Amino acid sequence: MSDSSPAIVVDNLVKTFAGMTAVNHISFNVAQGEILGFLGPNGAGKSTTMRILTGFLPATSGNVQICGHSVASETGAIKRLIGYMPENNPLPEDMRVVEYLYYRGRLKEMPRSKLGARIDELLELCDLKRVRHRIIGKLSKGFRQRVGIAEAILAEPPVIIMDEPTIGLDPHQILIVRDLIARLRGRMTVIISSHILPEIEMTCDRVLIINQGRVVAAGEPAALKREILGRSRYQLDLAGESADLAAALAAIDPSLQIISEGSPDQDGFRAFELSVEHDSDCSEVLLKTLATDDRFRLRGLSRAQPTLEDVFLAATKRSWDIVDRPAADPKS
Ligand SMILES: Nc1ncnc2c1ncn2[C@@H]1O[C@H](COP(=O)(O)OP(=O)(O)OP(=O)(O)O)[C@@H](O)[C@H]1O
Repeated sequence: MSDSSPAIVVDNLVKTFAGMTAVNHISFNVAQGEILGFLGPNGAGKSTTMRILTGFLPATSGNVQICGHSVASETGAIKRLIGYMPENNPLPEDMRVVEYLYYRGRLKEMPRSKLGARIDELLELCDLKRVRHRIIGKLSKGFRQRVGIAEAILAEPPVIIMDEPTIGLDPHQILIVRDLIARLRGRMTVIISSHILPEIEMTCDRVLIINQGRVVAAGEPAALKREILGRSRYQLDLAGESADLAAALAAIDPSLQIISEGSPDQDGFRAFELSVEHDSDCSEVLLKTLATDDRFRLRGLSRAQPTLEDVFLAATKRSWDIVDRPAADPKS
């Protein structure tokens, strides 16, 4: 594998379960050292895709290559290339933390001479020193998640796949896991699935959003916000007619548009959401124009900072709209 070739290549992946398509022609690459966030609503096909990537589940069709090796035909090599932390992170309840890591290290054929030092390093990195001799079944969820992460990175594989590594953790524990993942940046290629979108936004270089087994959006969070949500958004608290507002906005900037409006309160004020197709700040001109126009009464104006959650909701909604849209009328 050359230095610049992707660590992970997923090509036209399909998985069907008894006639139900869980993964529907998914293709994407992950660069070496990149941290990719894998997002999607419940049942979107994230875990199924991750299980195929790690070789746990055979694909119905399509190819996956990890560091130039085929997942389907080179299972021995793949095992050494991937550290996998599955959903729910099943761990042996009756083993002690160090015992378990030692046992997994031996299964991964790590040399005994190096294993002790590597485990010490991981206990430090994953903040597990205090519980090193504790029985895993007696550990809190946060410690168990970190044992799962320590196990996944134990043999320093080039690729790490983590299915919901922060599920069920409190904010403090999430912070520890986030730091841990950030420390892998550039050293390992990481795919993380999560429902905690601020987490993904803070941790990942790029995100891939899937819905109903298909990729519905992919890119860097900032670029996705621009692509899916437009450049900038504004919120107005204003009394006035929508048609008058639309006309006033068009006079300020042809790309300024109303994208949603709420119901009027008892004083006639409504929340309007606006979008504009560029980055320059329109707040001042909006304020001046709307506040001095007799057709409106303005009570509030703010420039909104879209979040990854907004992107996620818009991208998944967009894909549902496409699926739900009736077939085109051949006459139209
Ligand atoms: N072994 C299986 N047999 C039959 N159907 C399955 C199997 N595994 C997954 N599915 C179905 O495939 C679809 C995708 O499931 P998957 O677990 O990959 O979604 P997910 O995006 O990981 O969801 P979640 O966020 O809830 O974990 C779901 O409809 C699920 O019921």
